[in-house]
Amino acid sequence: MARKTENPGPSVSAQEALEFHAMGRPGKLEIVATKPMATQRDLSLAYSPGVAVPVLAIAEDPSRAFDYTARGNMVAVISNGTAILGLGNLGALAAKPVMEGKAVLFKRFADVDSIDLEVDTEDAEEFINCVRFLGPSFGGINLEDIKAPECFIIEQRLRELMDIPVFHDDQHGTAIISAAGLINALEITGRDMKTTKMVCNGAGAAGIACIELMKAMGFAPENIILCDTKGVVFQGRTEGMNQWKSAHAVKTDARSLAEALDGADVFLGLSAKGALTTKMVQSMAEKPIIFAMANPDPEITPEEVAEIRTDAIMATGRSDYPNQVNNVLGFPYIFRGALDVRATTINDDMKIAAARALAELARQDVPDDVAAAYQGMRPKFGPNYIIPVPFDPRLISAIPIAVAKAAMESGVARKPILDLDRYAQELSARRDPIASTLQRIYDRVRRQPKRIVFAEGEEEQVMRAAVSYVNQRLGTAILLGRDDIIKENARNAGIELGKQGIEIINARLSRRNGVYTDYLYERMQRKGFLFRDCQRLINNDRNHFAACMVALGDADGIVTGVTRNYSTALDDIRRAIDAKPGHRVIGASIVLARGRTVIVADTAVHDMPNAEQIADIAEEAAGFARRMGYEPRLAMLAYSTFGHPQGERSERVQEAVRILDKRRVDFEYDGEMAADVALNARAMAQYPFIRLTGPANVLIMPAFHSASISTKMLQELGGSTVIGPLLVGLNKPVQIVSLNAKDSDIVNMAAIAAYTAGA
Ligand SMILES: NC(=O)C1=CN([C@@H]2O[C@H](COP(=O)(O)OP(=O)(O)OC[C@H]3O[C@@H](n4cnc5c(N)ncnc54)[C@H](OP(=O)(O)O)[C@@H]3O)[C@@H](O)[C@H]2O)C=CC1
Ligand SMILES: CC(=O)C(=O)O
Ligand SMILES: [Mg+2]
Repeated sequence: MARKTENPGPSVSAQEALEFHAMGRPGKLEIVATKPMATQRDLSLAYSPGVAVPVLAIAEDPSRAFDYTARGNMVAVISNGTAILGLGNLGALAAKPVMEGKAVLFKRFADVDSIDLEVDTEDAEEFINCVRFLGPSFGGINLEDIKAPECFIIEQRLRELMDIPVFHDDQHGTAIISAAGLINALEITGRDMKTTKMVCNGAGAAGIACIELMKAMGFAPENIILCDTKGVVFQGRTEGMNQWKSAHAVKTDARSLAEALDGADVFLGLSAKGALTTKMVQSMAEKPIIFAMANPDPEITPEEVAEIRTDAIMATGRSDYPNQVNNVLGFPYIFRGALDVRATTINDDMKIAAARALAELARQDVPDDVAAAYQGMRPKFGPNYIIPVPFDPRLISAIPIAVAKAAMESGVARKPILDLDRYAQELSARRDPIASTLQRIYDRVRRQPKRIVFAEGEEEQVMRAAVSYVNQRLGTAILLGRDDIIKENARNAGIELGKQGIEIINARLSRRNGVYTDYLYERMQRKGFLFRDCQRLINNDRNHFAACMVALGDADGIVTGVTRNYSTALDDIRRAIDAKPGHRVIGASIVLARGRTVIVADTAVHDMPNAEQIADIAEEAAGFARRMGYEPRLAMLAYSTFGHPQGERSERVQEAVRILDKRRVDFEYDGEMAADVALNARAMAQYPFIRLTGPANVLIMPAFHSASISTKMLQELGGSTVIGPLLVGLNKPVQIVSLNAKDSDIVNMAAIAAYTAGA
């Protein structure tokens, strides 16, 4: 079997982790209103007096709360911080980053709204009393990082007291995911559950729940040995025991983990960093199955196992190794399914259905549009691929449906789903398309890493971006600038630049200086530039130097823009780099608003395009949309719709549409139309002759000013995420960020430059 050290994923530094949490609005989530709150009428409806009407309706029929409030899609992530990951009891407040993290993962992966609640008590009764009265607020309760044995008491009591799912994820989420991985690992190694010998290290929340589920699925109780800090949990042991451990105590002479593991088939680690030694692994049976799931650091690393055995199936809880057995694969989707049928609980049938669906997904071939989620590979079911990755876009359709069906069949669904095909479609629509687009971009670049010039190498945010680019294994980062200044600035900002993969180039001292000057002079000599002018530009201007590097093949792409206006930077670059033959250079912005992704063009280059140019922009934008994974539906925008009201600017757009007709382009387009007609199916229905099959996903603006103004307004007022403008149509990949770009924006742009370098 293959060694397990291949393809470690991106790792992050402590500094990056702190900056990530501190940047912008501190923390990871905020609350956004779903209804307008603009007018007196809005207020009268949202609050007094209008709000009294749903109040009375709910008082009469409590189920109406699902119709009139956010309850049905809202889960609370609740912790007291007594077992934060494998870090131990660090208290309620310190647990908040993990709980916020879970809340945003609920949203990101399954469109479940979620809020974290940290309850500052270690007393089980106090905790229960705090949570039990919160039922009306939520559709479900996700308990998290509460240590054993209190977690068992808390969960059981709350399940009895509340009529919504109460699910301690460290117990059941972990059990479900490890069961899924184990089903597949047993299959690959040709083992039968009934005879497989397992040792579970960790007799806390996760460990106990895992072996309970394993036994429910068919493992023989006498074949499972449980260990904790005191060693084997054997029958008759008195030290460090509780009733939950006692229930799994076995008759055995083994007293230590090492003795228990001798000849064992499976190691389940739910304990702490470093608890498993290579010597113990050596003593396990052939083709051992090792799930080292302690977070953030596993009981043993895949590298350590690979040193001594090549026949092991290895999994960890981390995203930077293959086979991540982590409850993130489950909780968003399990709650999605449970909420959608308004389940009263999450029962064993639902858990087993989720485990089976997960295991099944890993056995299926990975289709093209899914391959991107797999760090540049198309994994095949086998030792290095026993479980899907969290970014697998199929999870959102596969898991909730299995959970919802099991809930209906086991009689806990308050609102059964009648049309499951339709439900599957609704589930896919919950996927965030831009996130998977960016993921695809990053993953392709990881497969084909590129050398990117960060032209403004002396700037702090640029240095940070370069480090992150290299850390994420996207390729080599070249920082342009004066060596001493870069190093001093890095030192002052606490940035570690000594990594392999980061180069510093000082234009003035570069050996390529002369070649670049000749190249630039050749291009500019009839455009009013003397040789001396070109020499000065190469020596002193980093955009010109960077552009020549890329033009002459010394680097793959450029990112610049934090020290110079967009159009100035673009002019600099264009002196050395032309448009792709037969193409027009345009700016395209990706706008993500309320779960919809729309591409807007031209947001950067043409000030007041004529009809021919608008048609060119449309063609470039359609090609760009396809490269980003969207089948384009273009709306040629104007202030008017199909001739009303008439005006010179609208006529220009009408003419552009006629030009596209003549060119017989191979994408959907129509116009001229106003933005509401383009984006709103009801407004579009007023024009039955329209040639678009649905709301537009590419908006071609009549001029730069409307493109720029509307995207910036969407960003500032509409809360939309806008990526770009991205330069499209240049012969070499160049991306220009805005003056106020953050390091994360710069890395995204560098990745996009690297992506288009491979196109
Ligand atoms: N990958 C995943 O998805 C998940 C991973 N985990 C990980 O599992 C671990 C346990 O979490 P959880 O069950 O919530 O915590 P708990 O505090 O409930 O339980 C911890 C258990 O681990 C035992 N333990 C701790 N250190 C050692 C050691 N060195 N050797 C043997 N046993 C040890 C404790 O023993 P004792 O009883 O003697 O004190 C206790 O039984 C954590 O590292 C956590 O990150 C948890 C949930 C999900
Ligand atoms: C993943 C998780 O929930 C934990 O390690 O606690
Ligand atoms: Mg946890």
